[in-house]
Amino acid sequence: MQQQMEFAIHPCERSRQWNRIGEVSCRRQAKTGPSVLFLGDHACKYGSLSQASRRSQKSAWKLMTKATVDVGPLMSETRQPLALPQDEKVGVLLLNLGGPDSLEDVQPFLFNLFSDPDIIRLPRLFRFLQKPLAEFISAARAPKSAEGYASIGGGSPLRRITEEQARALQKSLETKHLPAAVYVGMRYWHPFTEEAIEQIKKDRITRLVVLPLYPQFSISTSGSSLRLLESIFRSDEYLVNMQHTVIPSWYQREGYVKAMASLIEKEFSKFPNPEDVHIFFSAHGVPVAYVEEAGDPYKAEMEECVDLIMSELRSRGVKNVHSLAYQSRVGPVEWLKPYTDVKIKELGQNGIKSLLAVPISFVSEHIETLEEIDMEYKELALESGIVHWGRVPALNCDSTFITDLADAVIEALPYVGAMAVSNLEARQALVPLGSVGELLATYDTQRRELPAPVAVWEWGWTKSAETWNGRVAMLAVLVLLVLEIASGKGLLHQWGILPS
Ligand SMILES: C=CC1=C(C)c2cc3[nH]c(cc4nc(cc5[nH]c(cc1n2)c(C)c5CCC(=O)O)C(CCC(=O)O)=C4C)c(C)c3C=C
Ligand SMILES: [Fe+2]
Repeated sequence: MQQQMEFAIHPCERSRQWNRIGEVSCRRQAKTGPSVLFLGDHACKYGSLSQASRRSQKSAWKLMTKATVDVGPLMSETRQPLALPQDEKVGVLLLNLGGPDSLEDVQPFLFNLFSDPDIIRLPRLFRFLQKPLAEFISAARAPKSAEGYASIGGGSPLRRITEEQARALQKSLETKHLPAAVYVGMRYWHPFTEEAIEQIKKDRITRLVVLPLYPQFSISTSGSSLRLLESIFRSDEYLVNMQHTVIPSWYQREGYVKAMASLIEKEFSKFPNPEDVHIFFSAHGVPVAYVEEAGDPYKAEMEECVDLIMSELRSRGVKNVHSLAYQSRVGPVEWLKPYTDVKIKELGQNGIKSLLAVPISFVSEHIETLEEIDMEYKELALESGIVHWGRVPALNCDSTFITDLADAVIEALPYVGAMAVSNLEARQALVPLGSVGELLATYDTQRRELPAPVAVWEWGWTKSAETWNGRVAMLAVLVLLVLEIASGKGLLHQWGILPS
């Protein structure tokens, strides 16, 4: 039976890693019928899987609204409803990092951050030291961090902005005829992910779209939040049965790319010679080991993201030169290069006079845009010979961006639980397939020990002297810490950091 129907290409077709997940889904679904791509409420049949993936590359970014597909036998086989049943309640969970609301919150916020094994991953033998080490590092870092937060008004604006984004997204979904409740779950500060999940349970949400507010996936950010979610889901009967899907990264979405390009274009007009402006993308860094040893896709996604934004700008006639560097490194290990500070000096030395900084890894203003870029890097740039400095604002509640997030949710929704419904294996899994569990399996499969940013000792060969130095330094710290805990005496006790 040939019939015209409307359907949306699932995000699995929109990028490399979505493709990977999409392919897994296709293969599994293929057990129930030949070469079938499930689009949730709709099903369509392709000639072959490879044809499907070729199509997906060609149709990246394009929302297909009309297509002729053979749906007769498939619809009868799957019996998937075309509209959400009355008793379904849709929720969207926005995941973010969180930040201290006041200066008193800085140390406990840092403690939560450094207690995270996805930020400091200790060798198995030393795992019992995670909390004392977090206590030690957070106490040591708090004064410097607090200075930064003091200079931007005494706390992080992250909670306020993320909650505004949640409200804007909910409104946008409403205008698109999807009544949904949008929740905010922070990883290291209020409102914690656990609090959001409690509310989701109270509200009896039945279908959840999980949307990390990081455009690019990193083990240290989205990965960490998903791991936490996985453990919460596992331990709760309601959540085990609630169907969900995750949008792991969305830097390749047309709306996001266009919104970023427009923000950049708008800033050009503030320079005396817009055509001479060097576009300087500055992304939050991660330790090299995350990428090289654990397979974090962050660097590849970041580079692709910058390419997409630059292609969009080129299509608008912008010919400016650009570069990408990584900021905000913590501790002595090697992080992704070039480092932002080093690159700024280099650009100054090379005679660049106009520089437009573009924060690229985060969609809200936060300490690293407001303090690190606006204050530290600006000062460094001016000292390095750059005369005209500009900075692109974060997207915050930019309407193109929020509308695009709403579209991402709508496109992902039909996929919620689709695998779990039709696949025995999926039904038996604690976390439905194509979701948190599958994502965590895609990246960081073995959860290997990582040389942490605040380096910890790990036996074995590594390429980087920085890593070695860091490890030796941290071995010394660990030994001191163990001695201090064992004896009950030492500097940390004297300073009141560890209770006597
Ligand atoms: C994509 C964004 C981010 C990545 C990747 C990331 C990795 C990462 N961060 C730290 C350590 C710290 N991060 C801190 C603050 C912070 N980090 C991000 C984003 C990413 N982090 C944001 C948005 C913020 C700011 C929140 C706010 O309050 O506004 C901090 C605390 C601030 C400070 O002391 O500098 C630390 C520490 C590591 C170690 C890491 C990768 C392993
Ligand atoms: Fe960070």
